[in-house]
Amino acid sequence: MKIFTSAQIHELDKYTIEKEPISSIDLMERAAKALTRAIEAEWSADIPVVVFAGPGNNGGDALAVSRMLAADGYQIAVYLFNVHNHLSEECATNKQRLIEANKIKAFTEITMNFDPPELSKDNLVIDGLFGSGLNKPLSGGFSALVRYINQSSAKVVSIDIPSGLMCEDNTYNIRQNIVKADLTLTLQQKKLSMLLADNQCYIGQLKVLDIHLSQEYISQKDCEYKVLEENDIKSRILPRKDFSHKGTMGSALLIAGSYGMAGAAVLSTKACLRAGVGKVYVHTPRRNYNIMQIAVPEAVMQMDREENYFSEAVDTHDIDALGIGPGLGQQEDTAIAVIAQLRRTGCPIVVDADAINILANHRAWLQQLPAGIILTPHPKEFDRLYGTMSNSCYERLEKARKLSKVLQAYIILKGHYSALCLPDGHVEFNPTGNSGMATAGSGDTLTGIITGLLARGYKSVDACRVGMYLHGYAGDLAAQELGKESLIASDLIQYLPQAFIELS
Ligand SMILES: NC(=O)C1=CN([C@@H]2O[C@H](COP(=O)(O)OP(=O)(O)OC[C@H]3O[C@@H](n4cnc5c(N)ncnc54)[C@H](O)[C@@H]3O)[C@@H](O)[C@H]2O)[C@@H](O)CC1
Ligand SMILES: Nc1ncnc2c1ncn2[C@@H]1O[C@H](COP(=O)(O)OP(=O)(O)O)[C@@H](O)[C@H]1O
Ligand SMILES: [K+]
Repeated sequence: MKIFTSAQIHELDKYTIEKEPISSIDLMERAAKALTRAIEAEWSADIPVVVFAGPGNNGGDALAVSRMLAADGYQIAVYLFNVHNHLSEECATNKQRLIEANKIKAFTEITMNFDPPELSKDNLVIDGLFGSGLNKPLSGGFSALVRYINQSSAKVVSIDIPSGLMCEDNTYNIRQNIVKADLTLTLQQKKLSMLLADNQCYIGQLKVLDIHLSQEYISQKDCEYKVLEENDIKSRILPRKDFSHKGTMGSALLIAGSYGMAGAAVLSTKACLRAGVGKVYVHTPRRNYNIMQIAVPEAVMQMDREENYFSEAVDTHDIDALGIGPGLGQQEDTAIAVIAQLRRTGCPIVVDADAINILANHRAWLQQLPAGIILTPHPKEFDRLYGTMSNSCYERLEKARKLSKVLQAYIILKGHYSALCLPDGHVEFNPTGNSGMATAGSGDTLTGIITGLLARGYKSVDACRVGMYLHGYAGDLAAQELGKESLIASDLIQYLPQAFIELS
């Protein structure tokens, strides 16, 4: 699913109006019907409704919804904010239609002072102040109203987007001046800001309402952001040939683990094997020999000369993909060996965890990374790697996009909706996965899976796409059976076979 920006959404609205064709006011009527249906599905007519409508088309939607709810017997009080004595054409038309319908309990148009109505926990607030047309943080009377709504105990449903929240960049927004919705009914598609962790407190439950905007525009228009869908993945899963043998299914090497962190090596190795690869080699410190042999008998061990940590780069001539980083530690010898390893490895590489931290401590080496390398930082690792903290998830995402372009690397910024940043500037979000996966070792399994897929012969970009989707899918299957609370990283490996079956 493409995630268009607010400017593109505006273009998409215009394109639909012109090409369908449909008048702007009829398109608003269509949106309002979908919104009304969704509200009525959640709340019955005995809940008193207070509607706050703004001067633009978001307000127009709110006024049309008010008329429709009133026709269905809801008790509605409407406040229309027209402080600049200017309403959009569609908003003005809907004001007229609302007044003419003469079904609502009270209608107040605010041009100067506003005396807010009492809001109790039994009220439903419909927030139609501002939508995708917001162009600066809310201030003055609007910010006072937003704070009033937020401190009330009323249920809040936001039309299209919580008022005050920008569709993309909220880095410099004033966060107290954004409506905190219980339910957001967004039109046509999720907005980029809705995919980012730091905006979740405003959105509440999110529903996307299809208002049938032009499919032609949607399929033809290039878009920098998209959310991966099941079909994107299914079509990319490589078949296994009947006559394949372990020599033709690829060899993966994992450089992982140190004294006290053998588990990271175990988890990444098991996940790698479960990704369908022919052979998995593990290079790990001597201390981990017994643990690894017992925990993962399918893997071939290569012991480092050091007892406790990785210290020497190894030959990768016979290897199809390398995964490096889980549980490595950050000894100086390890740092030198990691850099040497990255320089001499000719096959595709996944860099994770401590290997990322090592790069972060030696940022000059970043320039020497081979093009096409895959980096899988979580947000903190990314901030270290980039060298600056980010003030918002949007800012971090933009930095990751920039770094992908500069390094010509694939960067998976991990989290809920992990973002795969491609060297050409596009971003693909992963929709699978759940909060049960917020547990130590989850990332190690992702590294193993992607390394395995690379060795299996997946192109780097597809190994990232399929890897993160499968990883989250396995997490979702595990959560269905076991719940989220007790989920551990080993469960992800356990459910990987089922994830493959369902996606193949
Ligand atoms: N045909 C269409 O364009 C459709 C639009 N729809 C609705 O229209 C909305 C977008 O409507 P608009 O583009 O009119 O924009 P909005 O209704 O979001 O707001 C635009 C108005 O707010 C003002 N404004 C922006 N930031 C402000 C701030 N910080 N403080 C005070 N005023 C501010 C602008 O100058 C403009 O007058 C969508 O979110 C959606 O709800 C839907 O009805 C679907 C169809
Ligand atoms: N709330 C969540 N929703 C979806 N996926 C999640 C969530 N929390 C964590 N994950 C996934 O789990 C993995 C965690 O990785 P990471 O933080 O590196 O863990 P570790 O270093 O402990 O192995 C990532 O792939 C991330 O996308
Ligand atoms: K809104």
